[in-house]
Amino acid sequence: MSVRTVHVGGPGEGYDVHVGPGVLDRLADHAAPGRRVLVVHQPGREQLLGQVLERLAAAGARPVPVAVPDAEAAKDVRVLADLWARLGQEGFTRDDLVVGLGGGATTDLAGFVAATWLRGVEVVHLPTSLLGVVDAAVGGKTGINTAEGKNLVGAFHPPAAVLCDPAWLSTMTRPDYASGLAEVLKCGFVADPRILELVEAAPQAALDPVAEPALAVELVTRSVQVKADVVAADLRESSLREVLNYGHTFAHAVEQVEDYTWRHGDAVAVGMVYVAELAHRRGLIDADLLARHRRVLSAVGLPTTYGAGRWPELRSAMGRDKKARGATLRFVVLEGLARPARLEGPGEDELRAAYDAVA
Ligand SMILES: NC(=O)c1ccc[n+]([C@@H]2O[C@H](COP(=O)([O-])OP(=O)(O)OC[C@H]3O[C@@H](n4cnc5c(N)ncnc54)[C@H](O)[C@@H]3O)[C@@H](O)[C@H]2O)c1
Ligand SMILES: O=C(O)C(=O)C[C@@H](O)[C@H](O)[C@H](O)COP(=O)(O)O
Ligand SMILES: [Zn+2]
Repeated sequence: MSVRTVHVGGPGEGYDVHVGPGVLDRLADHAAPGRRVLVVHQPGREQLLGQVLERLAAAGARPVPVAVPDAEAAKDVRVLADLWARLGQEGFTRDDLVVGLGGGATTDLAGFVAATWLRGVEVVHLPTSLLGVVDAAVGGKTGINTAEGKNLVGAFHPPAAVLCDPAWLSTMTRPDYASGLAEVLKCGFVADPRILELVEAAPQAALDPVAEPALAVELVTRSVQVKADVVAADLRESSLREVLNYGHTFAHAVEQVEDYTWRHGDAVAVGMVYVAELAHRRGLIDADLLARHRRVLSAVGLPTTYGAGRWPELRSAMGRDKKARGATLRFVVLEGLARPARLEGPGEDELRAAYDAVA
């Protein structure tokens, strides 16, 4: 298997996402002698952490490894404050580096600490989850949660590079891998229908990166390409970038209401069915495209329903979505396959009817 590289354009020269065996060797490009490197790592990734520290030390850099809590517990202001304290104690200056090693929660946190330390130091991401490599580590959105909602504090801070060896994904649990497939399928619905065809043709293969490495890399690079094309044109989400938020208005509300016990991709799966219902009820998409959402998501074991009885809490959380303007909710919907559009200010009855259809 060869290394596949997707270039992400943007401010300055942009950066590369390298996916393939042996890509960790490229970390040396960012490890000048004497450079301090804060390695923000997720618990459970110790074997890779050892290799990272070895590579950095061999290049003469000065690694400072810091473990953070697993999953969403990492995206907390107290964890962030501990990292800031450590950077201060270790004397990190503007030419030093942060490395994010783990799933999307860890790279979101690592990216944000890099964005805020001395108003911005370089960050390199080493995503170890499918969701991380296809989405979270790419594109420069970084941030943490607050008690009031998901990702409410953050910054746009693109990485200097993203490196992922597909072998790192081999230890993922099936449900975590499926959660990443939700973002892969999102890219299929909003921009690249070939992704949907590949998963529909072989859903079990799409869930198994060990048995089907070529399919895994094809799905990863197609998804990264979708994201790269969008963020190169609109890093700061002035308009186009919102398409990457397909399904997320409802998804983030579910995550918050469920106190982050739901996987992000699981929530996105239900969220995509929710907006497909909204779009269908408005006559924007036909029954076939609506059914295709449920079919392909279910085929890889993702949820397409969410328990009844939580509407008031969900509705209130959706009001804090970043796409909202004042009291007006704005949804990314489809008006056909790979034809994203906006649905602004739907009525309360429409919002509720779509909820009833997924409940
Ligand atoms: N910044 C962005 O553009 C962006 C995009 C999408 C999602 N996100 C964020 O990313 C997060 C979701 O990412 P995620 O699903 O990677 O979450 P995560 O980091 O919580 O990882 C999910 C689980 O997978 C485990 N894991 C990670 N790598 C593993 C490996 N190699 N082997 C075994 N287990 C492994 C983790 O320990 C964790 O328990 C959310 O916080 C979401 O908001 C950000
Ligand atoms: O990169 C983007 O833009 C996205 O919206 C990708 C999403 O998959 C991701 O979950 C993102 O973190 C959501 O951003 P938010 O601005 O709604 O918090
Ligand atoms: Zn997402």
